[in-house]
Amino acid sequence: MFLLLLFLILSSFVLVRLFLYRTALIYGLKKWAHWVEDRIHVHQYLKVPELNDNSQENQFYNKVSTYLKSLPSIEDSDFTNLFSGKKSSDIVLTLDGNQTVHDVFLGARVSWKNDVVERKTFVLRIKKKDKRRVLRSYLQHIHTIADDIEQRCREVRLFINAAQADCNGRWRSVPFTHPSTLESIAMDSDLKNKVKSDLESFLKSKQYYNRLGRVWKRSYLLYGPSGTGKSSFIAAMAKFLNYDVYDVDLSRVFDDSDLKMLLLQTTAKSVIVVEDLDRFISERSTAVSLTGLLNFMDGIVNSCCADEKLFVFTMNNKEQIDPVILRPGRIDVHIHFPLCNFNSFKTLASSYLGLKDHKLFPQVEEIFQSGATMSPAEIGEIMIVNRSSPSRALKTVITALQTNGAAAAATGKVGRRLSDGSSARPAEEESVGESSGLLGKDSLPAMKELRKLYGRLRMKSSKQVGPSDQDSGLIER
Ligand SMILES: Nc1ncnc2c1ncn2[C@@H]1O[C@H](COP(=O)(O)OP(=O)(O)OP(=O)(O)O)[C@@H](O)[C@H]1O
Ligand SMILES: [Mg+2]
Repeated sequence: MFLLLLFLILSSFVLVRLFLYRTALIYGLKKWAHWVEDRIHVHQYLKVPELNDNSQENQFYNKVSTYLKSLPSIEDSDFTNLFSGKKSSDIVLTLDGNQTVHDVFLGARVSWKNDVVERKTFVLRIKKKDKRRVLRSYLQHIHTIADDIEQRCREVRLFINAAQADCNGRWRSVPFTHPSTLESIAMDSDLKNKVKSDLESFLKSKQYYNRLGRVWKRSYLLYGPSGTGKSSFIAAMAKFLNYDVYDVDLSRVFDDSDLKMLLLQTTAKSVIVVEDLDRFISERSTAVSLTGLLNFMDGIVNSCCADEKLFVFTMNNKEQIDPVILRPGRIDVHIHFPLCNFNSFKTLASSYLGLKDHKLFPQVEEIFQSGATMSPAEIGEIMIVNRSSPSRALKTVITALQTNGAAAAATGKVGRRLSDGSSARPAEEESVGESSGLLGKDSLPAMKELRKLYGRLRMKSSKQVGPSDQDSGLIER
């Protein structure tokens, strides 16, 4: 028995040795084959120095550096440097001095050497026979990949138009750190997916827009009552695209030409935001004329400034808006942000309270079915305040919904559901949520009272009802 055990240990030891030897052998053979291949072919060398003849930074050197860091084959290089990345958990591999990394493009095997002997230079070695065939598209490929990586890693900034210009122009900027993501917004999942794929296809449409002779831009209108997530959604879109945000405050725009100048000073890959456009129009609280606004949305200036832009306008109500503002081209996609229905309530309960289900859910559903509703902001606030007790949070939501329904009935405004699929509601109906006192001044004492009451409430769960309708509020024009 002992001998058998000894034999097994020894034979596994020999096998491991043999395996290691074999892999080293294979590695050696591969290296030798490459060496032979290199001797057979004529190569050409292209240098990418870090600095140009005037000692200025060579942008292409940085692009090559970014590109090489992304190659999986960098791990096979004999010596690589390990650096921590932007996030503390990230580790970035870079090529050590005089080390080589291999790459394959359209079947052509090339290599890059990090030459540090005289001055920092990347040296590309390519077979002469491949050069004519792939070099141009390979360099283009490096550009595209490096731009893509830089775009994903860059810090997104929020720009706000200042009242006065300084050496940086009219825009002031801060890092954009809004925590909202598309996942954290409670909205119909079909609608969310539609918006996501619309944004993704916009990103890939450069050639398409060029071919059509159109400016590469897309305009969204987000409309719906206050506190339904429009501003949060803009932040989520900007994060999804990794675009800067230019938040145009129309009250700080002096005239139409000032608005044009602001637009000209924006950069590509950005979201240009105009919030509460309906308010500015109805209150006439901006110096910008209708013509100035139309030109801003779809004028000649748009074609002069950097493209790849998203325009996002928000409104509480679009019914009173001049149709010329909303025509296709000025607004491409209309997204409705309704007050809560039972589905969005469940999303909020899941993210704010960690609740997937609860015995009070049927009762909440029934109240929503009866027509009562509130904004996600209001429901979210109740959930945050009561997050230590999910039952208490749900009871408070139920009471708030019931009070809201009663208030609507008392004022003759029957509770309604913005969550119905019918987006063609009359304008007056659109404003019921606001005037029902839900977020108005009158509602605040009532809400405070409700929050005090939360512990004492005991609501009986009632009969189960069918799933509520969903809003498919995306209209593409
Ligand atoms: N659909 C939603 N999903 C998740 N959270 C939401 C949603 N709607 C609103 N909230 C929360 O409510 C708060 C207010 O939302 P937000 O400012 O985005 O609303 P809004 O529609 O822009 O309102 P207003 O029209 O008054 O500007 C935010 O903190 C946000 O997290
Ligand atoms: Mg807002």
